[in-house]
Amino acid sequence: MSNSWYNRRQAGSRGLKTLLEAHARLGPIIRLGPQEVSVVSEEGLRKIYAAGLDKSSWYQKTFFLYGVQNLVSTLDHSTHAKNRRIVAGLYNKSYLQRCKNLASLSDHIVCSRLLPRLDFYSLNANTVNVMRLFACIGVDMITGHIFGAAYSTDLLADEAKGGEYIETCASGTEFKENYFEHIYRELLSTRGTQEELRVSPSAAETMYNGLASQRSAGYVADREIFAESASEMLDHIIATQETNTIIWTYICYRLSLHPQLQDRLRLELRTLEPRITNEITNLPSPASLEKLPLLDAIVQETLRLHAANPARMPRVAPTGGMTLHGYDIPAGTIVSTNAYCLHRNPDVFPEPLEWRPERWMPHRPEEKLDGPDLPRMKKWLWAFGSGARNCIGQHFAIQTIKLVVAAIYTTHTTLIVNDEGIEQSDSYNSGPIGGKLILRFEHLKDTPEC
Ligand code: HEM
Repeated sequence: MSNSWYNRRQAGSRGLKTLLEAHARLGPIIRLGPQEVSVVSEEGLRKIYAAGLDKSSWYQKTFFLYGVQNLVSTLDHSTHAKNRRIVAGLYNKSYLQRCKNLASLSDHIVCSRLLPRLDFYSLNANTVNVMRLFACIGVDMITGHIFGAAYSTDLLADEAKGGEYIETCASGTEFKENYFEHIYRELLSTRGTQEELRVSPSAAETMYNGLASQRSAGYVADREIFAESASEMLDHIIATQETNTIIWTYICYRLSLHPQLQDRLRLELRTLEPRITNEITNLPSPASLEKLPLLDAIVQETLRLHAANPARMPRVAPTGGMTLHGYDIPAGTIVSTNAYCLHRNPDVFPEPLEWRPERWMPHRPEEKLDGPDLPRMKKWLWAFGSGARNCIGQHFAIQTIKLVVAAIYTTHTTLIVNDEGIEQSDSYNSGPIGGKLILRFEHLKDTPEC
């Protein structure tokens, strides 16, 4: 048996659909080739990801920046664990909710850049490719978080500059490496001289200092430490630019198809304190946004049906082999699951191809209905992976996604102008195949009945 049958389908952009059909026909475990199996089950999640099997070498080839590895591509467990510890605290949920730098950065980006920009579009009846708009917001937010507000990009402030950045990114990684190396070096050259950064060092400095302290005393190869920390930071920038953008885009797409849901969401958003208007300069706290059930349901359902990374996340069966669903799997076999199939299991998510945020909202006891099995749904929602190699940026992603969606839908409605090519690509980062979603924004008067 060879894997050419599967590779052919993958090359023809039918890899994920083929996996879904094969699992529906053959069950939770299927053989893709002589040394590769795909598993879609809780047993698979437990024995592959919770057990912390090594990543396959595919990651090393794919996520290689500044000529060195970073968290996502490091195969070796102990190096990964040591490096993850350096930055983990900067992406922890309670840290992000309390982080003053991120709060003032979000206030500035949303209140001073995004909302005025949307008003301008609304006044002039402009149409907007929101994918590009969201990519700019994502990069401005993550660079402000990792380099500090003083060194963040301002792609959203200047449409031409933002457009040029996004266009040039498509030419490959080298452009991004040069672009951010410049900012990072400038930050490091002023290290310790800025009061703001002395009190609360940026993620980029924390990474640099953490890696430097792992080296033996007297070690002077700054180039190596710089490349390792820059590789890590650039990976975070790319992750935010690509994945946050996909989720923001599909949230707006789905809400534009459901104007009544926009109205319901707006009612919920207008309970926030302070209420988001064009005049405010401080946004409601991330903790208060977290408590909004409809907003949360919309985000979860979009992460499910439009997972930004729906493809296989390959791992390697350990020395001595393993058993999966009663089969003996030899050491070295590639084993994987994928969000695409997990998120379309009709036993867990009835009518899985429907985008239905309500499925994430528990019924009220007085409705006397069987509520959804939320703990099981949460187990099967695999948008951020699981185990020791899960997404380090997931709380940053959720917090920033909610903030931007809240700002847009408290103050505006969105209408689809052109959604040609909105189907998701069959690839690791799975955005619209057309690379665009064109919307129109309409400003709403800030009256209680709106
Ligand atoms: C909606 C947004 C996002 C989605 C859907 C997403 C998804 C994922 C997934 C599925 C993985 C696991 C990969 C694997 O096991 O092979 C992952 C890992 C990772 N993500 Fe994200 N991500 C998102 C946002 C972010 C952001 C904002 C950052 C910025 C810090 C980030 C940084 C990372 C890193 C560094 C890893 C590797 C972690 C490790 O191996 O220790 N991601 N992400």
